Amino acid sequence: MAEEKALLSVLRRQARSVPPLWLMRQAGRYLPEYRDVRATTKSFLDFCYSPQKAADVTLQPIRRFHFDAAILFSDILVVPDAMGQRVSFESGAGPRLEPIETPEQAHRLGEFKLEHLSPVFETIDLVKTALPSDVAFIGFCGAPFTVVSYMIAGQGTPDQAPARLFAYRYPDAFAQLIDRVVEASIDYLARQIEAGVEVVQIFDSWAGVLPANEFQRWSAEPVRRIVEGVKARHPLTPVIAFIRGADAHLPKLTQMIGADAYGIDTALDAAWAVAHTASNVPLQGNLDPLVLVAGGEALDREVDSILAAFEGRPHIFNLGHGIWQQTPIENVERLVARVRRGA
Ligand SMILES: Cc1c2[nH]c(c1CCC(=O)O)Cc1[nH]c(c(CCC(=O)O)c1C)Cc1[nH]c(c(CCC(=O)O)c1C)Cc1[nH]c(c(C)c1CCC(=O)O)C2
Repeated sequence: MAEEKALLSVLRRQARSVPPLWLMRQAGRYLPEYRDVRATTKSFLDFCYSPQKAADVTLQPIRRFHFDAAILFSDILVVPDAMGQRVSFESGAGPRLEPIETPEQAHRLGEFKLEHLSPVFETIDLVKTALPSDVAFIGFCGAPFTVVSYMIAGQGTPDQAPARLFAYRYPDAFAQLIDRVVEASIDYLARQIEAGVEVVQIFDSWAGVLPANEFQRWSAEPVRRIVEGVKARHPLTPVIAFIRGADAHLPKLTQMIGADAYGIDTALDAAWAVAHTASNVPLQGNLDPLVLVAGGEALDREVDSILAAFEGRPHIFNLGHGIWQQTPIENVERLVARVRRGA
């Protein structure tokens, strides 16, 4: 029988002497081959909805670095796009949506149309047949708070103030938006699993802006509901929850969310995370993306310190947030060699 994929064995709570390795946003503009394919389509979402191209860029970092997992090339904002809140990306300026400023506008949002995302499921089909047998395939969605934050502001903001204000002013309308994204995300992830992904990750990139009381209600609880909904349909598919800014909430999250692994961000002290969570709970992270830009001895030192902090623990080596566009390829090569030095 073929050996189990390294990522999947860690998600079943096995510690490995060499942790499986992949990088958040591993398909992207730091790769010249990505820029080449990307240049063939003007609109970023059209690019995400082009199965051949999306499958190709999903596989690029696997070909180059032989990471232990491929992550589907898409974006978290396809969910509002499939609700009829059309999304565009302006080059250098990030996402643009028609903002939601009042409860009336929130109520006017359309139904979530899963069929709008059929190119994504086609991409999954193409990738799964081309993937090397030891590489796991990860699907994903954004967490409700993060997705709703973009839906309300209509763009990126430094602190998600528009969404937080909306939540204080109109808690019922905000809760309804969150609920709609919870339901859509369950359907979306279940369908990704049916199309062929083996693991799903939920990205709550903006949870860290919430005060403690709000954090539980708008980040942790909606993520818990997605995990519950996905597990009800696909009990054997592992789920990774990446709640950026979880900070001191992490121990509690690992007890209530029901995910199989938890991503930890750059700010969290790895040794603290290890000490404050049950020893068999897999953790993923948490190299500073900026030290990967810097490279050299600083990179070696940080890699070694993370490996040491997680030794003996089920651990997935990753960044604490997405890779930077300025990252030199040779630094990624150096990282891979260092993590796998014993292999
Ligand atoms: C908040 C968020 C978004 N998208 C995502 C998040 C959560 C994770 C995080 O916090 O980074 C998640 C995401 N976005 C993308 C992936 C692809 C898979 C991967 O390689 O990890 C994933 C997992 C591709 C992308 N999504 C985007 C790009 C760059 C656009 C391009 O190549 O033209 C890529 C490769 C665009 C995007 N998409 C989003 C923003 C704010 C931007 C603009 C910022 C930027 O330009 O880097 C929303």
